[in-house]
Formats: sequence, C-alpha cells, structure tokens
Amino acid sequence: MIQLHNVFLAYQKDATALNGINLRIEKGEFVFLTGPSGAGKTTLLRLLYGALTPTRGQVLIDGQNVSRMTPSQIPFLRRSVGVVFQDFKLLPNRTVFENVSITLEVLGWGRADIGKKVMHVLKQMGMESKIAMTPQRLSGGEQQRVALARALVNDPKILVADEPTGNLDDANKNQILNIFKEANVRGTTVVVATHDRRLIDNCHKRLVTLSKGEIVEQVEKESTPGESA
Ligand SMILES: Nc1ncnc2c1ncn2[C@@H]1O[C@H](COP(=O)(O)OP(=O)(O)OP(=O)(O)O)[C@@H](O)[C@H]1O
Repeated sequence: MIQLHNVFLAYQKDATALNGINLRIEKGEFVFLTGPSGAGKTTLLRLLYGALTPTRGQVLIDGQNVSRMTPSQIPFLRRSVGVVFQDFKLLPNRTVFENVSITLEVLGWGRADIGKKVMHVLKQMGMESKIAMTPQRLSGGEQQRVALARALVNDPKILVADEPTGNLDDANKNQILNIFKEANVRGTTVVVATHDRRLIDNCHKRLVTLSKGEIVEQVEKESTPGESA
C-alpha cells in the first residue's frame, strides 16, 4: 500500500512542487494521475521510487517511511518498484535481452534463471524475435515494450509510469495499456501519470487530478460490464 501524508516537496525555496498531498493507494489498485504541465505528477511519482524525499510529510510504501530509509535500504525499495518513462531510457549499446536482463543481474540472479525469466517476459511483450537487436533498430512502441519488460521482469509490487504512451500511436498505446492491465491483474499496483485523455477515458480506473501541487479532484474507478479488475 502507498500512503502520502501531508506531503510537501520544494525543489528550491519558494518553488513548491507539491503542496500538502494526502493520497492512499491500496495494494493492487490501478490509478491514473493527471493534470496540467507543471502540476507535480512527475514529482509525486519520483517520491514513490525514492528518487526524491519529501521536504515535509511522509511517504509510506508498505508501511515503510521512505524518508527514514538508510542509503542501504533504498535499493530494496527500488526492487519493489518498476519504473517506466516516456523516453524509455534504454541502454543504447545493449541488446533488447541485455536491457531487460540487467534488472535481474543487479539483483544477483543466476544466468540460467535470468535467461528463462527474460525470455518469458519478452515473449509476453511479443518481443522474442528482437532479443538481439539494439534499441535504435526498434520502433517507439517496441522500445516502450522493452522498457516495460525491464520494469516488470522481477515482478515488482508497484509499477510507476510517467507519460508511458506520450509518443506512441493508438495501436501501440493500446498494446502498452494492455500490458499495464495484465500486470495489474497479476497483482501489481499500477500508478500512471498521463495527459492522455483517451487512455484515461478508455480505462475506467481511479483518476487523481493534480493542479499546482495539490489534488484538486478524485474520481473513483467506474465499473464496466464484463470487467472484473
Ligand atoms: N529538478 C527541478 N528543479 C526545480 N524545479 C523543478 C524540478 N523539477 C520540476 N520542477 C518544478 O516543479 C513543478 C512540478 O513539476 P513536475 O515535473 O512534477 O510536473 P508535471 O505535472 O510532471 O509536468 P509535465 O506534465 O509537464 O511533465 C514545476 O513547476 C516544475 O517547474
């Protein structure tokens, strides 16, 4: 579970990016964060994977206060949170396989287990025929699927995505969205920051709107016929 209690974040004095955020995201939820440019979406996401600590207030991940984590505890947090960015952040000189396997190498997995797990996840993403390619030979949608494979390969408890469909066409957007939904059905808590109204409207998930560092609106998940999660 993710809890933010009265969280303030100032990058500089007199430049407050988050202004008293209270938010609770249950285990297994799927939440969209939206709001105008500069509203604080990226800042809020960065708090969830320990890239920032709040200036004031508390961020708790499974009851653990992120601000009180020692430097040696932060890697444990990062293990349980997979992160996806709009610009993919893939390693340009590594193959698709290597870009994904790196997550498990860092965690100390053995070679055989890495091979099996990476292939399994790349197959799920429909990328098994491209394992030996480097990212520049892939389309934007394919690069994003590799970035998602990298984020999901160790079955993180939480998946955080910042404008993950920003540069993609509709077909690729749907593919990425389905991968999020499948991860969510498998139990991963998903938090996606996006401006993409179509993505939000097609999904019927909980929607949190930020403006000027504050939560200004929350719409609970709508249930749709035939949808179980
Ligand atoms: N590294 C930084 N140093 C100083 N100010 C920053 C920094 N990063 C963000 N800000 C400021 O914090 C505020 C919130 O930025 P943030 O990137 O979280 O917004 P956002 O909602 O993600 O915007 P966008 O939709 O454009 O990505 C903005 O006013 C921004 O200028």
